[in-house]
Amino acid sequence: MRYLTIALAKGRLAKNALEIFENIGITCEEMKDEKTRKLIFTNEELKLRFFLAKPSDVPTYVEYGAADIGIVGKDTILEEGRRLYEVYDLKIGNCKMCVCGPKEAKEKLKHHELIRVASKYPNIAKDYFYNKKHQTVEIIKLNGSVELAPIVGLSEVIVDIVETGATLKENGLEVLEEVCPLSARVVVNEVSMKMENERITKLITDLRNYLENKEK
Ligand SMILES: Nc1ncnc2c1ncn2[C@@H]1O[C@H](COP(=O)(O)OP(=O)(O)OP(=O)(O)O)[C@@H](O)[C@H]1O
Ligand SMILES: O=P(O)(O)OC[C@H]1O[C@H](OP(=O)(O)OP(=O)(O)O)[C@H](O)[C@@H]1O
Repeated sequence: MRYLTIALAKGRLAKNALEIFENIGITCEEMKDEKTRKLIFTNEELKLRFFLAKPSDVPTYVEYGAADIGIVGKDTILEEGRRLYEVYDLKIGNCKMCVCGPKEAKEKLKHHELIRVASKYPNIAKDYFYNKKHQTVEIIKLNGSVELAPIVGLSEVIVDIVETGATLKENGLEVLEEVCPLSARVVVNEVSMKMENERITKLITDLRNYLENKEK
C-alpha cells in the first residue's frame, strides 16, 4: 500500500485540523512539537504522510499530486483557481470575504465610481467586481495588513477576510458588502480520487461522521 499524503495549511487552520484528525484516530505525535523544523511527518501504521505548507501553496501541491489531499481555506481555493476536487466543508476557520472601507466609500461603490481596491486576494476581488457586479475598478495587490490601504490613501476600499470585525473597528472601517462565506475545506487531487477512492472516501466519511455527531 502506498502512502497517502495530506497537505495542511499552516497557521490558523492547522491546529484545529490536526485536532479533528486526532479525533478520527489519525495521529501524528511528532507534528505537535512546535519547535520542530521537520517538514514532513509519517504515520507508518496508517500509511499516511502529513506536511504543513504555506496556505497559498496547498492547492498547488494537490493539483500536481504531490499531496493527495489538502486542508485549506475556501479563500485560498478561490484565489488560486487550481484544478482539484473540493469534497468537504470542515466548518472550521469560519469567516467572510468582504468589501470594507470607511463609511464614505459606500456612495462611491453605489455609483460605480472608478475606485481602487486593495487586496491580498486580487483574483477574488476581480471576480467579484467584474463578473458579479459588472463594475470596473483598479485592483492593487497587497500581502498583508490590508486595512492600512484606505487609511493612508492607497485605495478607497479593500477586499479582505472579516472574522470578529475587531480589526476593522479599531481602524475606523466597516463592512460595506459581503462577497462570500469562508471555511476550511478538504480538497483532493483528481487522479488520487480515482486511484485511491476507497481510502479517501473512508477518510471523508470518518470526518463527516465525527463532525456531524459533534454538532448534535
Ligand atoms: N480572522 C481571520 N483572518 C484570516 N484568515 C482567517 C481568519 N479566520 C479564519 N481564517 C482562515 O485561515 C486562513 C489563513 O490562515 P493564516 O492567517 O494563518 O495564513 P495567512 O496569514 O493568510 O498566510 P500567509 O502566511 O501565506 O500570508 C485563511 O485562508 C482563512 O480561510
Ligand atoms: O475580523 P477580525 O477578527 O479582526 O480578523 C480579520 C483580520 O485578520 C486577518 O489578518 P491577519 O491577522 O491574518 O494579518 P494579515 O492581514 O497581515 O494577513 C485579516 O486579513 C483581517 O485583517
